[in-house]
Amino acid sequence: MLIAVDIGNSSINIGYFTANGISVQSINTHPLKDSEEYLTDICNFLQQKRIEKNSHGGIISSVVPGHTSVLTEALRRLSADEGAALLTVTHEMSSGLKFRVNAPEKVGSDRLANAVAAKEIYGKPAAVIDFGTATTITVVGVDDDFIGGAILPGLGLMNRALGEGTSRLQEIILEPPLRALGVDTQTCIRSGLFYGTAGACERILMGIEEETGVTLKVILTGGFATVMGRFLRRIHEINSNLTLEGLRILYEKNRPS
Ligand SMILES: Nc1ncnc2c1ncn2[C@@H]1O[C@H](COP(=O)(O)OP(=O)(O)O)[C@@H](O)[C@H]1O
Ligand SMILES: CC(C)(COP(=O)(O)O)[C@@H](O)C(=O)NCCC(=O)O
Ligand SMILES: [K+]
Repeated sequence: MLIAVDIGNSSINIGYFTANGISVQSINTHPLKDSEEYLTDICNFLQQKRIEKNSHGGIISSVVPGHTSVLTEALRRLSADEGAALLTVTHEMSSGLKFRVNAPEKVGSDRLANAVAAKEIYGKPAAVIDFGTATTITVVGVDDDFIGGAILPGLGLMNRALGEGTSRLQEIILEPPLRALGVDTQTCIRSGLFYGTAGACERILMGIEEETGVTLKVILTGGFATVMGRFLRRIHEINSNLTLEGLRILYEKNRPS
């Protein structure tokens, strides 16, 4: 078994890769728990899903530095007797990608995992749109290169910003709008968030394709991938486990032999 942990700003997603496929456990990122509590969460999930706690490796991606050591400790305790490899994603590990960006060390490890999975599973050139806390676009070019992308506020952050930054607007329930034409404050905000995010992504992809002269395969992931797929006027694939799949591939490329 392989345990892959993706620590994002909203959720910690833990993928358990077994002979029977992948099971995914999701835990809120906040509030931070201690390693004992995460270990209990993990053991409870394994028991509930009847997954055997047999020999396993682990790999962790984190874009929340304050959470990294606690989860690393939880995995280490889970595999104490195994001596199994426990890897942390960095830009320096083997990924099969060459970085063509200004500061590879600053790229979020979730975006690196997304790029690796896109290339290996769907082929290049490709763009991943990750609809999470932030909406990120990550592009793999024709030469197996990580060439960059775009970052914008995610749907939840936009919603919160409108509520906090204005006197009269309140956060809405994040349900998709039925029409682009809003007819009251709530439906106007819904339109802005969902159609606006879809349109922004389409426009960014168009710009990148013009600049690079390639046509990108588009893969959607993140908590809002399925709902956003209905708004995006672009042929795409949806893979909600893309980041975890990328971690699995990174583990295979970097496991000690
Ligand atoms: N399975 C799901 N179905 C619908 N919405 C989801 C699901 N999982 C997460 N979300 C929503 O998407 C948001 C972003 O989640 P996620 O992609 O896990 O973000 P991050 O990777 O930044 O932690 C969450 O705050 C939640 O509101
Ligand atoms: C852009 C992000 C905040 C996205 O995080 P998420 O929405 O998945 O929680 C994260 O990938 C990050 O902190 N990246 C560092 C900057 C970069 O990737 O260029
Ligand atoms: K920040």
